[in-house]
Amino acid sequence: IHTLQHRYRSQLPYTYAGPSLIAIKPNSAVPSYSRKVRRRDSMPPHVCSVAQKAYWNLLMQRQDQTIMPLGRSGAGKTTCCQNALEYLVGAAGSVDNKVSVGKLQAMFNVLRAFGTVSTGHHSASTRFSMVMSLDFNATGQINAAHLQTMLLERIRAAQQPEGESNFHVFSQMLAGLDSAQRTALHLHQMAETNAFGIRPCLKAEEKQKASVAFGQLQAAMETLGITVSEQKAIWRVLAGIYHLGAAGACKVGRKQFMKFEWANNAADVLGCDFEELTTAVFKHHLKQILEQVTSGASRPSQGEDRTAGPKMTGVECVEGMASGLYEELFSAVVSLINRSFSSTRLSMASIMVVDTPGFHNPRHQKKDRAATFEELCHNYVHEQLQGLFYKRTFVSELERYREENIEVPFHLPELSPMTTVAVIDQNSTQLHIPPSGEADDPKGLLWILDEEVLIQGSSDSSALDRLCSYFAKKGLDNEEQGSLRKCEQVPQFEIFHQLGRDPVRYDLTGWVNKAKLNLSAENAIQVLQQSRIDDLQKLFLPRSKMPLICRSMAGLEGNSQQALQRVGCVRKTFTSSFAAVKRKSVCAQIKLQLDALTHLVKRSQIHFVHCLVPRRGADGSEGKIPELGSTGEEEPAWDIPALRVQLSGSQLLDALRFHRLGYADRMVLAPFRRRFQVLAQPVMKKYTSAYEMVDENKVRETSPGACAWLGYNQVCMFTCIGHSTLPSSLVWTE
Ligand SMILES: Nc1ncnc2c1ncn2[C@@H]1O[C@H](COP(=O)(O)OP(=O)(O)OP(=O)(O)O)[C@@H](O)[C@H]1O
Repeated sequence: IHTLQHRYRSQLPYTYAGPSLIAIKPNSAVPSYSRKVRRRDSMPPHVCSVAQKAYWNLLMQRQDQTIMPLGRSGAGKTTCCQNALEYLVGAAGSVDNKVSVGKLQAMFNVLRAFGTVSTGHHSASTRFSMVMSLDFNATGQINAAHLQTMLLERIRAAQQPEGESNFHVFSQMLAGLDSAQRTALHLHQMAETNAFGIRPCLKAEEKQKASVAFGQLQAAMETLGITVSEQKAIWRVLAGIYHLGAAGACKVGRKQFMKFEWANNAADVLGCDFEELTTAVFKHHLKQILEQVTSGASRPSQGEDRTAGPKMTGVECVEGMASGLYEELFSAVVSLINRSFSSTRLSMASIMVVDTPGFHNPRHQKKDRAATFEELCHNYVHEQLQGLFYKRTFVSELERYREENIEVPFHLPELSPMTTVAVIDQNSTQLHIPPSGEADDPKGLLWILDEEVLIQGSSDSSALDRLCSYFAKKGLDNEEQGSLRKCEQVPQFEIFHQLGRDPVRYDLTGWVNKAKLNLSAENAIQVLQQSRIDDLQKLFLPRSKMPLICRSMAGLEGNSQQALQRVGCVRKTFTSSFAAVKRKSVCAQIKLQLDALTHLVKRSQIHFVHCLVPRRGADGSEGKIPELGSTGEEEPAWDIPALRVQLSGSQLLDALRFHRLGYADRMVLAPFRRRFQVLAQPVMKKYTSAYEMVDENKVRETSPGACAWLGYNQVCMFTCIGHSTLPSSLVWTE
């Protein structure tokens, strides 16, 4: 540790004062970083200080670290991730400039185009989860980076709630393509209507903005080494989706396209025949029959037969193809990003930065609509990660104190986010004692939907009745209220998210259908891989090596040992017995993707960052912090009730209390002895006084954690290793 400290002091993050640090809006109390050398814990609270701490821990403990922002949609999680990553890259530097701040910015540009949408209150709301890993070598420099994405809201390519947009890349492409490319992609003339809501910008100002954004996207792709032919292939798939939206599907009668000429365009840009496309979109049963005949199976087993239940409509078929194409495209883009960051060098440990869609509640935007299935999935991810915070911050810590026989006057908070998680994903096997009088074991919403898919004649309301019978408490007593409430409007219900502080109303209409495997989406990869257009084939053929079961995950390629380990971790999740049984279940796929995310970060030390929305604007300006003094007032107009809800929902105050009562910083004995043996008695004898022996400032600078257990007041407990003879000036408080 000493060697590392001395050797790399010059490279430690506190010397960094790059321009990226001021990327956060200046009114958010961004600390000013001077070029003078700073100590490890010297930064004011800020995401860069979290990144600095993670980097220090990585160097000192050689353990993987994770930075995980949590919070509502629009609270600043993505910004936080980008700042942390840029800070780390700027501070640690990278071997052969494989990972640079410029490349990171390019990556965020690309991800923003392909993975964000605009909602009423936020112009770039993230619709996928990602783990971005930086792999560090033994000298503390970055060898490579690796991006893994999951839980993409793929249906967004075909459906959006009112007032929200499709992925930004569509409007950017329509505004920014030059006329030659436009003609090649049959985009010189726009369709009157588009079932997927993909429309060119109408206002000149918006068009100009989208066109500039497209130019920036192309430049970012270039920075990441994405070639012109690869870019062309990407525009082809996007154009294909646009044409499918323009073609639409007949709502009655035979399942077929509504407008053949647009469907023809789609087939042309995707490099297949019209008939091939029609078969892939509507006639998947033919493929199934063929598969059954060739495999010799007479009937699919009950668990496998996912064609039972509600039949797919023509519209669902076309939407499925569009979402399948978009998911494949997104994965291909992630692979191209990884190609730019990858390296075969051996790494010591990694820092992972996790970004997920925030907590969604239409009420935050003053909208009257109920939340959608996709929003439920995002909220499920958020609650699960909040549960991880609960486990790491309270459960594991208390366990540790108990093991060490350390008394801390703190009790585990009664409310846990896992109660809400159970409403969504509780499996019957998770229950210890089945409640008496119940016909069957309580199951979470995902498993209820999964079962309803297999039942002929099932409906959304029967799914809701089952859910309420398990989780909604009967009786009028408010204290007895469960985690769920059935609303008067059928089929709507409310889940008490954020420990009951932030209830979200959901509308279950069409959810059983959403839980059904969309066979058109499954066929999308074949359309792309069998394309007659070489560029398209080249882009998507590498995906054929990927096991079908983990297709929903992107970034499953890797050259270095660390990357392969991460890929292995994901594959392991998807090869569990549960995954094998639920191979074709949409709901199981959601759970598996989230499991993969949590498994990736499980072994690391997690640094949670709680992002709070400080203000709720009735004018839709939520999340934007007014400049100090801009409103003529001294203080910004904080929304105190909203902040209270966020603080109590995130259990931040409990965590803070526990932090004060407990021992926040600690070291195990072996490194402690190594680090402080200079203070041991034999060494002391050489000096006339302990003052001569230790330069206090030096100890403070190099060893801020100079004791086995540091409490809130950071009082050194030297007595625990027998150094009670040291002068009191060494027992410092901060
Ligand atoms: N610290 C900050 N101070 C002021 N504004 C900020 C800060 N962090 C982010 N913002 C702004 O807030 C908006 C939302 O930021 P961001 O996209 O990072 O939110 P998010 O939590 O990732 O949202 P979502 O979960 O919907 O993706 C952006 O316009 C961003 O510029």
